[in-house]
Amino acid sequence: MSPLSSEKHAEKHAELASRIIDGKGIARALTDQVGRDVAAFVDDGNVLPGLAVVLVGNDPASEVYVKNKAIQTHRVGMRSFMHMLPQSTSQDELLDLIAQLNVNPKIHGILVQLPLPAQIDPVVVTNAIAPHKDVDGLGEVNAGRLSLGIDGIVPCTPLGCLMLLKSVHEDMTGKHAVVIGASNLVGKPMAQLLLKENCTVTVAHIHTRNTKELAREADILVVATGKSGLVRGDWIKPGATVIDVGITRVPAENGKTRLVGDVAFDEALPIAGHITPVPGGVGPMTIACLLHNTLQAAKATHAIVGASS
Ligand SMILES: NC(=O)C1=CN([C@@H]2O[C@H](COP(=O)(O)OP(=O)(O)OC[C@H]3O[C@@H](n4cnc5c(N)ncnc54)[C@H](OP(=O)(O)O)[C@@H]3O)[C@@H](O)[C@H]2O)C=CC1
Ligand SMILES: Nc1nc(=O)c2c([nH]1)NC[C@@H]1CN(c3ccc(C(=O)N[C@@H](CCC(=O)O)C(=O)O)cc3)C=[N+]21
Repeated sequence: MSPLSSEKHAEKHAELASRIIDGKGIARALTDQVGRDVAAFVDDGNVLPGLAVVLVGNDPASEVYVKNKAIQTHRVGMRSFMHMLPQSTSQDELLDLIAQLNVNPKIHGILVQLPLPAQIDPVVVTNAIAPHKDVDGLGEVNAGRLSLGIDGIVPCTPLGCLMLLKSVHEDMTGKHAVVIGASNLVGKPMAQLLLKENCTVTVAHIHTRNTKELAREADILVVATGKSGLVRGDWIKPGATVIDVGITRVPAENGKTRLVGDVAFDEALPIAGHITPVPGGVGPMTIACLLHNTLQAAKATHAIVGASS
């Protein structure tokens, strides 16, 4: 290769790298801010914010989440209460635990990891969490508030995706946003947030017939299906912003495993204007937003206690 072409090569490489949205860095900045806010809250004489996480059985993506969440919770100086229940847990047993957590004054946030085993209805369980402790924002009160545009607790992953989008778009008004995946955890609340940003929103799901064609129309493409590599390079409109929520653990060459997203990253990078990587994109933002929501929940509880005493 001539010196000139290697220079061009380096330039092209730098240009491609600049398209990658640094979720890890943005999450670190938010986490540091939450850490300072926790310290100030405690300095004011308040209790340490506490977060309870409930994991039933073992789901690989949930295990990644639990591990990283425990590290970050500690970093911001919050208390973390972990409840690991066997795969065979009944719905009533889980509801009993939630009832205890709802009245425990040391706990300000409750998160039940999804997916749950088949014998447990996730809607019944998420609705059993007291709305002011529902830091995942999945119960009918917070989900309803989001759809009505009323302040409430916003689900962590879509909130994190929105922050990443705001890091590259000052204004999303009039943009066509396509969300692939329609779960209560990610796709639906994501669509609500994009609507609130004045986007024209299309939601594609398993029954959608022309998902690829819809994706190609997207200025903003958010993918949350759990199908690794679903979105190929030719699904992306040149210059689009791509947010990859999917987390799948796959075997790696060295006999270990690695995490991949729902987007074929190497194909998408040269076409997208901006794109989140996996790992280092949405995942760290989810955790930062969870800590943010837990602190907000602790502050709200304190305000209620303060007002009535
Ligand atoms: N990075 C992070 O912080 C987070 C990552 N995740 C990851 O994101 C992914 C999605 O999570 P979650 O929303 O909970 O998953 P769900 O399985 O609950 O939902 C997936 C959605 O995608 C739809 N879908 C599945 N396959 C296709 C397809 N081929 N084309 C179009 N739509 C499809 C499903 O439709 P239907 O239900 O009709 O089958 C469903 O609406 C997972 O990999 C999960 O691990 C989740 C939360 C946070
Ligand atoms: N009620 C509920 N709420 C959730 O938000 C929820 C859930 N259930 N169930 C499981 C999924 C998955 N999820 C992840 C969050 C962070 C990382 C994360 O930290 N990812 C790092 C991984 C780094 C690494 O360990 O290599 C990254 O992407 O960079 C992963 C996955 C939240 N989820």
